[in-house]
Amino acid sequence: MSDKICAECQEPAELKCSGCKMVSYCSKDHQKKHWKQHKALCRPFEIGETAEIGKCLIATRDLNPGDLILVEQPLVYGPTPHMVEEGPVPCPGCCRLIVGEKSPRCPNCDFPVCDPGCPGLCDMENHGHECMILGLRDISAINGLHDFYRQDALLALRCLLLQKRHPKKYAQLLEMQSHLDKRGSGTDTYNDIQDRVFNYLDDNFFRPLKCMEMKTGKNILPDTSKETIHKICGIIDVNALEINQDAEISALYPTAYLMEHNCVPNSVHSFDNVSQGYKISIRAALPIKKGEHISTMYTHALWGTQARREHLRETKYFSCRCKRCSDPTELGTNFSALVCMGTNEQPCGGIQLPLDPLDDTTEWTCSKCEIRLTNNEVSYLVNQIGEEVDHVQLSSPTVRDLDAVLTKLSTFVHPNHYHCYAVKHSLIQLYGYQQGYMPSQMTDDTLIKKASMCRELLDVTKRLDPGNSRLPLYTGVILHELHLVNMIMVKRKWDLGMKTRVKGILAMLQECNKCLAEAKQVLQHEFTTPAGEKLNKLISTSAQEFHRWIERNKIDLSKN
Ligand SMILES: C[S@@+](CC[C@H](N)C(=O)[O-])C[C@H]1O[C@@H](n2cnc3c(N)ncnc32)[C@H](O)[C@@H]1O
Repeated sequence: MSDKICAECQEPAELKCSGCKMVSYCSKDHQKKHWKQHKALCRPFEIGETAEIGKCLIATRDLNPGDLILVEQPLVYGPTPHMVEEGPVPCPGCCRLIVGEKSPRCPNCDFPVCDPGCPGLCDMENHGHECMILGLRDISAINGLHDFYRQDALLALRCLLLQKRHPKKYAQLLEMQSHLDKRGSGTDTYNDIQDRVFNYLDDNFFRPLKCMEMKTGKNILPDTSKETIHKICGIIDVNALEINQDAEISALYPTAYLMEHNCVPNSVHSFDNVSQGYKISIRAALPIKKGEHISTMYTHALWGTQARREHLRETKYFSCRCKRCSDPTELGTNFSALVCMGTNEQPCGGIQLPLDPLDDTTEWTCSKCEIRLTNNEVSYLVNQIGEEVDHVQLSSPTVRDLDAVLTKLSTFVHPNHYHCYAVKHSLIQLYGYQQGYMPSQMTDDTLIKKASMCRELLDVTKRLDPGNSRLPLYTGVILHELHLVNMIMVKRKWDLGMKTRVKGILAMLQECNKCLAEAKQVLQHEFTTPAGEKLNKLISTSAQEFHRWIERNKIDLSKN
């Protein structure tokens, strides 16, 4: 539609939609009339720029949770550029993990694939295009499989291949921030990219390609320079979004990449699957006021402030100063807090928090006594504890193992500390499922313990991720487990004849109802991941069972 024609009446128009500036109107009246239709297409943001962040997205109108912000297709996607030294590798056609040694091969380039008929192999927007280049190598020289087939270099190659086939997309891609100044010659990152991507592509594929180009006079890939490849790898590392469905895929989006980081993001995004070309949909997760920046999270919500900030510094080259990072208590959760050991091995009952969490050399002070710890002391202790927790978590622990870890942790860290959070989240998924702790075997005390663990976890999760942007699966699991444990307690009392006359029973049933409804809502955008799909199914089965039970027993949940 021309921007000089009114979208409502097709007459000449002078006014523009202030939201997207893409559609024109002859009058305010016609703009109002057209809004119902335009609302779904109107981009509610503009691109701004600040000295600290660079380019960013700024809301041009107030947004409510759930409002659509942006829908777009990626410029390019491919296997997430993880270096794989052993174990499964991604199929270049669909990125699903396969065992390279045992897999069939691509008929043209010989890369291990899930199936020679995998649709992505001949799709020119997928493996099809790169396959022509990968097929130029002399395959007689196979060394180690993981060295020979390097799927971690494919996304960079796909970016390079845009230059002839989609020059506009290529130009958009090269506009993105690469932070080359911090990844220059001599840095570990530079050496890694030089070896893993540039030398690999250049030695194996670009040399035969240049020979072929000389022979045929065709210029297939004009720019394969070292500088461009380093820039592209920087662009991928800084801007690509990871799509973890049933495969490990990374994609670059033309506008979505402009979302800045915040440890309490106000947007949530989801990806369609491969048949929709991995289209991204971004929605408001929290209320966003006109003029506020639209943010996402580049790091892990269940890491403590020190780990998140370090990760962002190392991978995205900035120091986060968001509300959560600036708050020693991490939004009142005490997610990184330690128990103060006091003096003379006599704990004082206080907790240790960083004096200034934005200072990487901060001291930690006690809320009750004079004891101070250095940041190095805290890091050492927390890392030691982390290693122990990981070790237990990875060894198919029993309820008893995890209970023992939790008891040990309580000497050193706050009950909401992220190490405790991880252990408790595993525990609530073992109570009720493990021999000795099956529903009929759990004591009333254990049931009460599980229910309060669920409530504690829920409280922390909601504070850290109020928009359910990053932790919907965690939240969904907690809500479902809380409903399950409540139901076991209710049914026990019910069988003893204590029906809803007993106030506590009705309250527990109301909590179950709330948990199931909330879990459904929290997981509404989680249908494209296998874990999300499974949990969604489980929750809808549980909800059906719950409501059948309520009906059968003629219970009025709305009673006070
Ligand atoms: C995916 S890009 C976002 C677009 C980028 N601002 C630009 O101008 O192209 C990520 C980069 O943006 C900057 N950035 C994003 N969030 C930030 C934040 N909260 N504070 C400071 N810099 C941030 C960092 O330079 C980061 O490496």
